[in-house]
Amino acid sequence: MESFGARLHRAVAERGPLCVGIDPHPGLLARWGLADDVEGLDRFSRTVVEALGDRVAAVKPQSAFFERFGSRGIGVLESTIRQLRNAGALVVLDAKRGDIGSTVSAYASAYLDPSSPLYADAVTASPYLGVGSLAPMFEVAAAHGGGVFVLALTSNPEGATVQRAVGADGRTVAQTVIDEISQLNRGAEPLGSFGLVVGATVGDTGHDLSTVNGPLLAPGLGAQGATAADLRTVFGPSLPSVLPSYSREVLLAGPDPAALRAAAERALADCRAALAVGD
Ligand SMILES: O=c1ccn([C@@H]2O[C@H](COP(=O)(O)O)[C@@H](O)[C@H]2O)c(=O)[nH]1
Repeated sequence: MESFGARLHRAVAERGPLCVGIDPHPGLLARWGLADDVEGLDRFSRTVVEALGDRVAAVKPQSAFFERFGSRGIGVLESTIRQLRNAGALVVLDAKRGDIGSTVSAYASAYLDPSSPLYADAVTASPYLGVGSLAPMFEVAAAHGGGVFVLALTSNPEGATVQRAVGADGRTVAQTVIDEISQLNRGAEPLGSFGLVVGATVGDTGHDLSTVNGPLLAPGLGAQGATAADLRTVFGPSLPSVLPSYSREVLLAGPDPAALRAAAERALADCRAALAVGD
């Protein structure tokens, strides 16, 4: 089975370095002329899939916006994931799960086992019960060609108090996460399957990302204030591994599929320019 890292590397080479989020905020549903209910959620998600599923490298549904409608919302999430995969986009399910290892096993089954209705190509995970507690996710991902993106330096201003806290060994919490994920990806080619989330809003990270050898998912662009040009400051020599991610910035262009495509193309052009190596 081809690894997630290899699949993502190919998708980015073919479609460009861009991930678009599906975040059906109540305000966006209203702006699109849709009701804040399961039917509106379904129409919103189908429109994004139809507009972008066959052209962007990755799509990141935000689980929370589906969960808020209960079991029927989860049903829409299941079909959205299926539709995206059928359209050829890699699906990064943004669920930010984390728990003690025995419970993480269940999350691994839910999101990374191909027999699950919520099976995605990759999932986001929270390391604050210890990176080691996520081992079941890493194992199931490795067994089935999946990926895991672990929070390291998140895009929200509140994250720094936890992530930049310094431990007894002198490393920050974030650097510990970076180092443990680097170990998992050691020797992987062309790219490891275990990524980090590093917000495009964080400025110069002051952290060493050079050893990661895995994808660096960068949310925070657009609505949270970061621009593609900021990626250079944040990632420096690690730019080739960056997967920029936009949600509201692109979604605000809807519901016209052509306008969504144009917004994604603008975002991609900005990211290509920012990520161009040697400029
Ligand atoms: O550090 C993080 C981790 C995840 N996110 C998620 O990404 C999107 C951002 O949406 P925008 O509309 O582009 O602001 C959202 O789903 C967040 O939960 C993040 O922003 N920062």
